[in-house]
Amino acid sequence: MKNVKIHDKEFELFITYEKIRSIVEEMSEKMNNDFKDKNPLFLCILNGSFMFAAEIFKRISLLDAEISFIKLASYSGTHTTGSVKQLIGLNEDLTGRTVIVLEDIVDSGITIVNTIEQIKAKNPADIKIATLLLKPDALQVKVQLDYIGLEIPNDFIVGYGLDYDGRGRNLIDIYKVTEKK
Ligand SMILES: O=P(O)(O)OC[C@H]1O[C@H](OP(=O)(O)OP(=O)(O)O)[C@H](O)[C@@H]1O
Ligand SMILES: Nc1nc2[nH]cnc2c(=O)[nH]1
Repeated sequence: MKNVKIHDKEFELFITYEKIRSIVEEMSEKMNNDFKDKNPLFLCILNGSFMFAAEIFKRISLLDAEISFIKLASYSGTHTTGSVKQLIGLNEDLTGRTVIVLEDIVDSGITIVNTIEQIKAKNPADIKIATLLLKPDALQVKVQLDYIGLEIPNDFIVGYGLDYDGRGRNLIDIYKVTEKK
């Protein structure tokens, strides 16, 4: 599928699933090496990162790895609201744990910074951040990212878990909005 229409907007093919898969394979292999002899807790930020998190986690060969989920929302339509709502909280005991946060996208950076604050308050041994995508030109805050799949321009995208007002998360590839209104 080269173009899709979601609600009022047209989107064009931007990142193919083949490309995403090769990023995921490389990142998960690196994590398997970096966290050897550890029992890391992977933390998936719902909703957007469910596909990315599943694909990373199924390639993690560490027998003591665990996964958990938190649900945050900061985006409305095609723009950030500037504030982060927590919709499902973090119940795990993180004391002394290595936590690896799995995000689909870091855009303004507001969601990830808020997430890091919440995790830090629970006294983990270490926090690592992995994001499939980063929009460097959109960042509004300073944040250290440990694993970055791909840097992309500041265009609104959908697919592979990412939505436009609830739609488009089931697209296998990633699409970007076309200039045309
Ligand atoms: O860097 P930021 O500007 O904070 O944007 C990144 C966040 O935006 C999206 O989530 P969204 O708020 O749309 O919620 P969703 O995951 O449920 O779609 C995405 O999944 C990231 O979590
Ligand atoms: N769907 C979607 N959600 C986002 N959250 C932050 N940036 C984006 C984006 O480009 N697309």
